[in-house]
Amino acid sequence: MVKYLRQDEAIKIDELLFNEFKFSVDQLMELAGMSCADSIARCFPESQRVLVACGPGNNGGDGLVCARHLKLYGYLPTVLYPKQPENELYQRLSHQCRSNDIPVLSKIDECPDVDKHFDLIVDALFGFSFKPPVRPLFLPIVERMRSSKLPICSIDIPSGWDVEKGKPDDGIEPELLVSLTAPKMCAKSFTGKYHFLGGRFVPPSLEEKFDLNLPLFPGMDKIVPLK
Ligand SMILES: NC(=O)C1=CN([C@@H]2O[C@H](COP(=O)(O)OP(=O)(O)OC[C@H]3O[C@@H](n4cnc5c(N)ncnc54)[C@H](O)[C@@H]3O)[C@@H](O)[C@H]2O)[C@@H](O)CC1
Ligand SMILES: [K+]
Repeated sequence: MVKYLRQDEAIKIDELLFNEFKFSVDQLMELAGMSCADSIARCFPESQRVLVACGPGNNGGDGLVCARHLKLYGYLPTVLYPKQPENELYQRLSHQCRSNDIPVLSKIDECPDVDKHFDLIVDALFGFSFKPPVRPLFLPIVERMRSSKLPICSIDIPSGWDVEKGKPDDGIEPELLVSLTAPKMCAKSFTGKYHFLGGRFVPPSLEEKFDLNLPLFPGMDKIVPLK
């Protein structure tokens, strides 16, 4: 069975990918974000209008990449990016969204009735570095996701969930979870309909070192169903 990672293991693997295997963040983020767009296209072919909620770290970066690919696949994404860091990579990614005619909003108030204006929410707020509780700036967005009747696609970690302990009592309930590199322990309490593994970039020696036991990706696919 595929291994479910602890938070410290996910962080360690991340460090090795960058420091030992010499990947750049852009490279892995592109593959991660693209595999999220592919999972969405597979599970929600009829949905058109997608709200992509992006957080301040690399999980948010995956969301920006995902939005760009969704647009190229014919979807109508809108990005909600409340905390846009100075970091050059995030600046470039959000610029690429804008120059691909994807609206980038900075306040939840700018998209008043989410359920009326969208068909799907992509949750790219927090990934494996999240430490609860959710800080005040992001609380209204998590709350909006929780109260929405729209399906949610969570990237790597359902935002607000403890990376290891999983869903809190008032946690969001995504319909699709796209785990990247390998699922984290919280994915054991995922009860949604679709669970995919994306981010087909793990070198075999790293897989072996951590006993990841990853499933085989079919053909050239960038994603593989875990459920
Ligand atoms: N090595 C990998 O496996 C890869 C990981 N990627 C993505 O990178 C993610 C991890 O990214 P990062 O380490 O940058 O971290 P995250 O994106 O998980 O979050 C860190 C950011 O969220 C903030 N934050 C943490 N706890 C918070 C709280 N309680 N309330 C509000 N804000 C909070 C931090 O200040 C920081 O800005 C993964 O989950 C995955 O989505 C991919 O981009 C590429 C490859
Ligand atoms: K997330």
